[in-house]
Amino acid sequence: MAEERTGKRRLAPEDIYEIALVSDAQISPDGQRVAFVRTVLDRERNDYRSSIWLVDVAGGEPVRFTTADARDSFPRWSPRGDRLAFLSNRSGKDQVWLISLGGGEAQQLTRFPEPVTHFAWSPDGTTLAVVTKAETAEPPEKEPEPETDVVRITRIRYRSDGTPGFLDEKRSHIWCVPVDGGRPWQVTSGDFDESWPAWSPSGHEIAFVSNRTPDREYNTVSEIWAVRASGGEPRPVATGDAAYFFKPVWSPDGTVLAFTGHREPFAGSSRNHQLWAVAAGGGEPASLTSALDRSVEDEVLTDTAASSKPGPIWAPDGRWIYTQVSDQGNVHLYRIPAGGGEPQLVVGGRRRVVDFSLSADGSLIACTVSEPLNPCDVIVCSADGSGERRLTRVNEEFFATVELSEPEEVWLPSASEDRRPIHAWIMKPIGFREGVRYPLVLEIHGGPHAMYGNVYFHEFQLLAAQGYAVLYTNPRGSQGYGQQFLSCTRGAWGEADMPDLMGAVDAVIERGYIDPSRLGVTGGSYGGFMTNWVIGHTDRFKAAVTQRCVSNLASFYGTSDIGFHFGEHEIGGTPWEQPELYRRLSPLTYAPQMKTPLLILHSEQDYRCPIEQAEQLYVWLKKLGRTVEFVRFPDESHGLSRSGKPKHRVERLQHILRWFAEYL
Ligand SMILES: CSCC[C@H](NC=O)C(=O)N[C@@H](CC(C)C)C(=O)N[C@@H](Cc1ccccc1)C(=O)O
Repeated sequence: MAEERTGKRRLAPEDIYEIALVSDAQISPDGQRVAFVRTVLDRERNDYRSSIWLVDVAGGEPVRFTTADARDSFPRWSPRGDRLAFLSNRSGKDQVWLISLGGGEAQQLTRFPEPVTHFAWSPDGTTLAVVTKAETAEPPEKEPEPETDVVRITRIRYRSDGTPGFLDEKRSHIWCVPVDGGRPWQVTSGDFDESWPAWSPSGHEIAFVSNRTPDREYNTVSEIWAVRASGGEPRPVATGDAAYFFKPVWSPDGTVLAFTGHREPFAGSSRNHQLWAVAAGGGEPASLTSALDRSVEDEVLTDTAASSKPGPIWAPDGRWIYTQVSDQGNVHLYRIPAGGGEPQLVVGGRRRVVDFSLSADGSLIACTVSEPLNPCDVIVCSADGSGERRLTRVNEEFFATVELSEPEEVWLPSASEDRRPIHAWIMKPIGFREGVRYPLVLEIHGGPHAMYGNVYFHEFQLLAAQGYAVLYTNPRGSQGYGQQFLSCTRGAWGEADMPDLMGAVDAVIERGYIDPSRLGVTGGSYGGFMTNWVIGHTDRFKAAVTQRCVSNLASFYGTSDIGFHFGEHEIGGTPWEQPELYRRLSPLTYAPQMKTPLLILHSEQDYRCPIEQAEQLYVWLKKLGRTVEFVRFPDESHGLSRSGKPKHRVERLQHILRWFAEYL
């Protein structure tokens, strides 16, 4: 028994309650301390709690800095480093709160009637630029009673996965809020949604992201604009129908704006995001990373992380721009020469740099990192990556008590004609013994343009703890291997990537410790599409679990929050232009061939892959007399496995284990 050999127990679904998540490591301007967010799952309340913590860069125990029983997030240092602003839901909705480093209670700064979603300090520390949908700065004395609960829909985009679900007519705008008293003022207005405010170094202007094209309801354009901080008409910086730009940041001398993105809005995540620079006055943006052939966004998937919103950061001398780069299952920190030239790796290794920040003089960097056997910790290093030190050991005690399986990173030949090597990870079951043959679960990621990688994945560890070998791969269509690889699945969902998956399965079987008659398969979203696709095209799998899946591309087009543009680009036309293609690429078409016992897991409020996708598959297979079961999660969205109610997350994991225990 593994337990006897190691003195450690096996991981269990409920262990998600034992794992604390740290994120958003923000180093103080003087480089002395790091503020970060610590998130825990609250079993009693079936909810999440998060607080701001501080740790000295010189070392020592981290201390809890905000103490409310709430969700505190997004800590940002004032330019002088004497206080922190952060978001908190203590008053009901997320608002900005301020806390002095000298001591004392946090004070509520904003009281908008709608949540604040993002903010940025002005360079002089007097004002915050705040993003909210609020139309006034103060809540009404009494919330008006809605006249009806009937929803009238006139726009093509009328719902969005997650909170709030159905979209209202309100728009996200930028407000300025004086930090030490005074009335907030609205900076932008109109029928546009603004985000990501970035102050110019002089404090006179705010750059932001918006779609101000006339056809914005139907396109996916994302432009960079700038507006005077006092308000007025915004001016275009990097705009137009070919703009898919995000996360603007000013050079220290205010002459250049850098941002991320690409020039093919409908292609969305199927194109590498590059780092761009444009004259702050506007003009033609130039890519600084076109030769890199990688995305400068974090494209890695996991079920164990708290979200943070890192964007590029300029070094204070203006020579470099720091950015994440997704590369072959890792997310690294690079610095890109602002004037063009070779990107330099700063924080590398088999891991994901989840977020990062720089001290005011640019000499120190703080990052949150995630590794295969450690979900998250805060590290600090010098500007070139040297002298790295770990400042937290958040889950060290817990992981000392459970046995984990170390993923083996391998390249396995595809079963396609080109036999292309596919990047993959194999986890041996806990308690592995030579000479024994084990069941194997193939995990398929979503996107399709995301990637698995060198991060902790609770679901995978749990399967290994239950005695399964686990195989996860980055087949064609995945991020991290260059644009050509990324584009392979366009108009070829399932057809292009299934041979990669099957080649990897065969290569693992050849290692001799897998029982080929006990293969399982699972995946979520596009991974659910692929699970359906695979069992419609082979009977080699003995059990399958399809999660938040797509089964019918034609109905996905009209029901998903992104169906009308994502589906159209990915498939290559509309259902009425390409009915045969939609039929050919829909897993439901192959339902009569599906024989594998299938568990369907789906959230009822999933607006990304609406539950009708699961319902169709369930009824077709039931009518065909197949072994199929349907588990519905009420009040959950597409993000159930990562951000759902903790109890539902545990139940989801239990259902997966139950199904494989019964049929595999
Ligand atoms: C708003 S455009 C991005 C769409 C995104 N694709 C990324 O490549 C996406 O939502 N893909 C879905 C499948 C699609 C609805 C058919 C998907 O597979 N999602 C995955 C991966 C993912 C996770 C978190 C954020 C983005 C993608 C999933 O939910 O696990």
